[in-house]
Amino acid sequence: MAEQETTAPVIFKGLAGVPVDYTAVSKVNPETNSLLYRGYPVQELAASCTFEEVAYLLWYGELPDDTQLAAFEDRERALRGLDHEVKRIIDELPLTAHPMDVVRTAVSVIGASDPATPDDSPEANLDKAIRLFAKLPSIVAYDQRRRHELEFVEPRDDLGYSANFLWQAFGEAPELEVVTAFDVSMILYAEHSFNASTFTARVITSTLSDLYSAVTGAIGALKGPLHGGANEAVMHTFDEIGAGPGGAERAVAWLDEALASKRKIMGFGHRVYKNGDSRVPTMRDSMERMVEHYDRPDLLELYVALEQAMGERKNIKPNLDYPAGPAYHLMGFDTLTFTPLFVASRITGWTAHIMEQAAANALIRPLSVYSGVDERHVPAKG
Ligand SMILES: CC(=O)SCCNC(=O)CCNC(=O)[C@H](O)C(C)(C)COP(=O)(O)OP(=O)(O)OC[C@H]1O[C@@H](n2cnc3c(N)ncnc32)[C@H](O)[C@@H]1OP(=O)(O)O
Ligand SMILES: O=C([O-])CC(=O)C(=O)O
Repeated sequence: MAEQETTAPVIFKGLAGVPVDYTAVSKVNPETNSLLYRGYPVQELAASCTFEEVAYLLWYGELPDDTQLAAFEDRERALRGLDHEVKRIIDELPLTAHPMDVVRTAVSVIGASDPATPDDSPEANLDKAIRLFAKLPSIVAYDQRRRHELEFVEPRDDLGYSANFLWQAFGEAPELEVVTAFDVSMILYAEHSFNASTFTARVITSTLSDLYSAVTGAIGALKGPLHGGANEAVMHTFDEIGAGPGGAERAVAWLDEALASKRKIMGFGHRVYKNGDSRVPTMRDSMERMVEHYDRPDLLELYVALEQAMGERKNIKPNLDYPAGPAYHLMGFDTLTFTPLFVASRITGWTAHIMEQAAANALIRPLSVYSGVDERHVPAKG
């Protein structure tokens, strides 16, 4: 097909509503408001599985049996540490760097130092995926701690993924309730079909580039506030309104003003779900557990007031970032760390898609319709 069409072409701005390929990794169904990972409802996985089991499922296509899980956990635990070189390069970045830039750089450094980077066999790609999965908690925790002038906390191989993540972030043995809520958030964030960052990863993979490059690009796409950056932005909204006495009334006034000035309200709306995000009830439940655990009913009041007002004014429902933001805040993460937490989870989905793309590749290269000036010619000089 020619780049410039003669009949008026149909443009699918933002590729909205356009299926571009098959995937067996997950199914997002807005009609039934459901999300399946490899066929399993995400709510069932969140209720019965650990994040490690879900990661295994996304990569291997089946839940692990006990022997497979034990071997997988051993492999992940052995890879949790950070090389001196990665820490050194992180240390050279300014403390003002956004943590997403730090995470993106750290992944780049790991890729640049891995002799297996050019090997795009399924086995090598799975190795790289597990390596990044194991190291991301160290990277994210290291950066949060360095911004607070705290030392790196070495990983512990006697703890599961989420308990160790919290241990490395805060240097204290985490409470079971917090570990469970955090683990649920990791499971819910893990995978969501052809979202912008996953699609970015697939585009990069489609050129036969390497897995680390695809992940680095995906991190860049996730950073934006219309995508993963929204969990951070939700907390800025809460800070702007201010929890505490009168918070609910302030939320309504804040929303009216924000809508009047045509602001997008972060944590609300979704490209695919138009009637609510399938993951929100499960994440809200975890957030409410954290509200009880840390005794912060004021935060829940603010959450409910803004959600209600947004429903009344615009009939737009929250997405996963809306309950995840305050949940991470209550757990003690600083706001800038929220989107890197999303990276630590989505590394599983991204890499499952990278491997799927590589296994049945076609270069992703859509068409554009030229809308610039008509052909013209450089005037003769002299
Ligand atoms: C994990 C995730 O990545 S989930 C998404 C996280 N992102 C956010 O929370 C950012 C806020 N939300 C948004 O900007 C949007 O809802 C998106 C980008 C997620 C989806 O956008 P799209 O599918 O392109 O929908 P679109 O932007 O066309 O919205 C349709 C209408 O609803 C309005 N709308 C949608 N979301 C919002 C919102 N959060 N605040 C205010 N208005 C909104 C739009 O302004 C538009 O109104 P109009 O028809 O009067 O112009
Ligand atoms: O699917 C999307 O467009 C965004 C999203 O919810 C996700 O990536 O989890």
